[in-house]
Amino acid sequence: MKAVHFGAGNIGRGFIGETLAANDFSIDFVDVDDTIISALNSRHEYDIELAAPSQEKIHVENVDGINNGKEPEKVVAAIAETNLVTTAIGPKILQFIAPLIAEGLVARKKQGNTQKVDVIACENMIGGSAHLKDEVYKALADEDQAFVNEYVGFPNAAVDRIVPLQKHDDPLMVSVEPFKEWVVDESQMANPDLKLEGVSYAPNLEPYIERKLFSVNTGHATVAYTGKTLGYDTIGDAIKDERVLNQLKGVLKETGDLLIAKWNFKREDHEAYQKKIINRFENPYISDTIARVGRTPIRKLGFDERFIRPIREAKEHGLGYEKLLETVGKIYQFNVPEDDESVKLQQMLQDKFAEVVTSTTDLKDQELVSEIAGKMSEEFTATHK
Ligand SMILES: NC(=O)C1=CN([C@@H]2O[C@H](COP(=O)(O)OP(=O)(O)OC[C@H]3O[C@@H](n4cnc5c(N)ncnc54)[C@H](O)[C@@H]3O)[C@@H](O)[C@H]2O)C=CC1
Ligand SMILES: O=P(O)(O)OC[C@H]1O[C@](O)(CO)[C@@H](O)[C@@H]1O
Repeated sequence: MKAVHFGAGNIGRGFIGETLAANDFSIDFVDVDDTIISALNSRHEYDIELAAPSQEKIHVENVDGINNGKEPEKVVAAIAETNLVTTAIGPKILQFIAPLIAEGLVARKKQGNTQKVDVIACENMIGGSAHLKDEVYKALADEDQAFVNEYVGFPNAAVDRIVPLQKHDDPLMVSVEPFKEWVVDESQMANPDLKLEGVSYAPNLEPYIERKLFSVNTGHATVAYTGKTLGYDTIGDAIKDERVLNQLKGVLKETGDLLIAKWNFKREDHEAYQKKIINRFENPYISDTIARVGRTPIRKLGFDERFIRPIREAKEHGLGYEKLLETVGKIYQFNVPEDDESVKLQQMLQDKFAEVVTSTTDLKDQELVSEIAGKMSEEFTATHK
């Protein structure tokens, strides 16, 4: 069996690669990172290490790399013959790889390959594969859409495993937490006969993806944004602070009440699920930065994302969402110079402050306006600590 996987990063190598290899797939990893692609092509194997006392190693072999920026034709050829396509590349990148996936699917048509194939986006987002499908269809001519309709599935999926940023001499080595969960929406599969061991298949993914996103991801982000306002740099240090832990528990209580009301999860089971998540965040064998977990704050503030959606839905259900609101307030203070979205968000706020200064003072001197706006922003941040 063959798989083409887009994104040879942390979760790509650290979870999707492990699962595919354990199911005897050979894997073509597609990425733009030359160091990773070269290492994959020279060694064709890599190791995963469990972030646990055992430090158990998992060996992954039969892997190759393709740089889609330099060798797009190789990606097309690989998709033409593959049994499965997966991605773990980032929600915002899906639109950029979609045209290449479309070309690969058209190549299947040209070769007369009518073996059904699924394309699974393993991203932290609701409806990831459906979004990728929309982007792929934008790049398909009408006559090719008919082929893709018949032979290609885009089942949504939820993937759960914490894989922090990696710091090893070996560029392929990846340290991961022991916990892992990958759920695929079976009802959306083109080839339901191809089931992977280690993956669960659900008739309706919605309860699973919402439970995961609004517990693991809302919770983790809460630790990051609360910790950041208190001056911490790592998740491990932040969660030791009672104020952060209490904020996390408060947020999980609100999302938990919503999930229980919406999906009928048993309260006792859900509380056990939440406890496990808190333990995962506290794992002393993982060193995870607040910058990574809080990355791309504008995306995380999105309408269907981990804060705004549970807030909207809690309101609709007449449930509490105060702790979620408090955390959203903290997102707007997330100031990480190496994160483009954080910089943009801070700039947007600065512009708004300047607008208020101009309209209240009638000042025309822009230098003075931005000096006052700068002070306002400092005060704003200070009062939210
Ligand atoms: N790290 C984690 O714990 C988890 C991550 N995810 C999701 O998986 C996705 C990837 O996350 P990570 O693995 O953490 O990120 P990462 O940054 O480690 O990996 C992303 C990879 O995509 C590559 N890439 C970026 N743009 C590309 C392009 N245009 N073409 C080809 N390759 C490109 C990068 O070079 C990188 O190797 C995200 O959507 C994330 O939400 C989901 C569950 C767990
Ligand atoms: O990948 P995103 O959407 O930026 O979110 C980061 C979150 O995803 C994870 O990497 C895995 O769910 C968490 O560790 C972290 O909370």
